[in-house]
Amino acid sequence: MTAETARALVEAHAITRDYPSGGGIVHALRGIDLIIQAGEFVALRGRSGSGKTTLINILIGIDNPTTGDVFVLGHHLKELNENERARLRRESIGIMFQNAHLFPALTALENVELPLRLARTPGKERIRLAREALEHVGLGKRWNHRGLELSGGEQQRVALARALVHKPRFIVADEPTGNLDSLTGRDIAQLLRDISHTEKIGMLIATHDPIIYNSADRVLQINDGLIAEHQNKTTGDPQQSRFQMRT
Ligand SMILES: Nc1ncnc2c1ncn2[C@@H]1O[C@H](COP(=O)(O)OP(=O)(O)OP(=O)(O)O)[C@@H](O)[C@H]1O
Repeated sequence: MTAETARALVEAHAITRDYPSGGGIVHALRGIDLIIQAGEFVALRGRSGSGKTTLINILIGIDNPTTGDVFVLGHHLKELNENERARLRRESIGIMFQNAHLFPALTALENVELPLRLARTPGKERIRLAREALEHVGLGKRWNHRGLELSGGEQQRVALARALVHKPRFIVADEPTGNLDSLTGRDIAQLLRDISHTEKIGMLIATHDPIIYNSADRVLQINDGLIAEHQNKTTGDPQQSRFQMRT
């Protein structure tokens, strides 16, 4: 796959998403524009039902916008077929959820290796990369523990190692600290932010957790399918979105 043009890591232009529902239509996204650069740690904040998951699914190409365009690493998602999108995710995107979704009977190492198995990476290389990813999240010594033997925070670290193992350029996470106590959540937030900055990975974290949005470079506030406020944490200034809003 060759990228179409040099663009930001992720760009979304005028994204809308309508769902047919009960004989009517739910306007889940109503005109979203956003840009995420390499190495930016961005929080997506909004109440339940505001459109966070819908937006994330569209940015990683597992759902399509009703209207609008998404570019990831220069690829215009509209122009990729399902296989090409799956390949883009396999090669360049990491995904984390609220629950770690580990296979409990597999070791941490085996869980982290899974995406590499799907990508048919040879065995020795898989183990090397999985060990390296576990080291990266501070679990180098626990590689042989099974999913069930790990604490909630450790399981989320394994999930992060799994999201990192193929060296993605963009990571999305949906409430990654949602099931953790506040101290463990703080550790995971710090780790995500550090890795985003040191590895130059763009991260978009949908969250209700103040620990995440207080440590983010930028906070996008989404209300009823629109980005209502765009706070740049480097200046600390809340501002109305400079992006155009559509109704
Ligand atoms: N498959 C679907 N069919 C119909 N409506 C849907 C569907 N998926 C989402 N919606 C609606 O779209 C809106 C946005 O939902 P979304 O799941 O994106 O919100 P969210 O901000 O992620 O919420 P939460 O924080 O609870 O996960 C909601 O009104 C929801 O009911």
